[in-house]
Amino acid sequence: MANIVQVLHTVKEVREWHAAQRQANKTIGFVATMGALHSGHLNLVQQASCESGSVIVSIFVNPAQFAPHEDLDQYPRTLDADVAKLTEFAQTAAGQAFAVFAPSVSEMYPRGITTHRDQQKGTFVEVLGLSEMLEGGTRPHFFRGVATVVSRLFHITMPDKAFFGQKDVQQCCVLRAMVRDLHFPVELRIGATVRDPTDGLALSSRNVYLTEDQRKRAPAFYRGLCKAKALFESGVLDRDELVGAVIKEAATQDLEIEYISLSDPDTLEEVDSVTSSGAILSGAWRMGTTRLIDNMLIGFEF
Ligand SMILES: Nc1ncnc2c1ncn2[C@@H]1O[C@H](COP(=O)(O)OP(=O)(O)OP(=O)(O)O)[C@@H](O)[C@H]1O
Ligand SMILES: CC(C)(CO)[C@@H](O)C(=O)[O-]
Ligand code: BAL
Repeated sequence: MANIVQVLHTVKEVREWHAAQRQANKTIGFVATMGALHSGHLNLVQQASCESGSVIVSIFVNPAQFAPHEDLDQYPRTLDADVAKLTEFAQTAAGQAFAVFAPSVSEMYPRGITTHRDQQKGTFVEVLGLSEMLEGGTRPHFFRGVATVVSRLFHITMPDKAFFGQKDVQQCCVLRAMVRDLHFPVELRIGATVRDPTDGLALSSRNVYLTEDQRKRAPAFYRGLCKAKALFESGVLDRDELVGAVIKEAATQDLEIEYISLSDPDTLEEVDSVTSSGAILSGAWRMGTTRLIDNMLIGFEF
């Protein structure tokens, strides 16, 4: 019999689905997304389905993590195609139940939400100390929005395990701290970054914004990360040399670098050289109005 994906829109429907899974003694794996699903998302769904009896995927473009000048309105919204992709995937999974949680903005934010922080009302979650640097430097609103929506989604879906992608490496660090600080009974699992097999560009829903020329030039950042990793593997630990390798490769395609960082995997503070705990080499660059991010783990794995 074909495996269907139940599409749920309300908290009440998720609670009923959750109770039915528990009744059937299923563990629950959760994948949070903003939709426009690609193989990076499906890889997390695959991991969730290998490790859980039932899988719930949220599809919600979260206004709280966008600033007023960002792309909330343009962000791709493709719910029907997303459900079709998950339904196709569900046919390959044996025995698991799959659900999509696609709430309205008012279901997630009953007191309303605006991207203007000074006008927001309601309950927010902030992970201080890990949210201000790197991505938080350019997007000061961002991790407050992410931590708030993910904590709401955890309360709604009550999963045993939640799966996030290494592509958004700082998000993984922030959410790991949030789970620890707020004692969420959820195990976080991090999936490796899925890349275009031809040129290594990290898959991202925002890649659809790129022109043909920008798409051709974009993989230079990843090539730089690979060169830096090769230098590390040949014994180089120095920040300037590792960061320099990325800058040099990115320059070949005139990428407009916003930041490149070598940071401590726990504190995300900048380091001068890779230590025995390893380091995260990460950065962001702009191509026209599109902003992309990528990273490489140096000397450690999640
Ligand atoms: N290429 C990828 N490899 C692994 N995980 C990914 C990849 N892209 C996204 N994810 C993960 O999927 C989850 C949902 O991400 P999201 O819906 O924001 O997609 P996205 O492609 O990162 O979109 P955006 O372009 O907005 O950054 C996050 O945990 C994210 O880290
Ligand atoms: C975790 C998340 C779904 C929260 O909106 C988002 O930040 C993302 O897609 O990475
Ligand atoms: N994947 C992170 C979501 C965002 O950039 O808004």
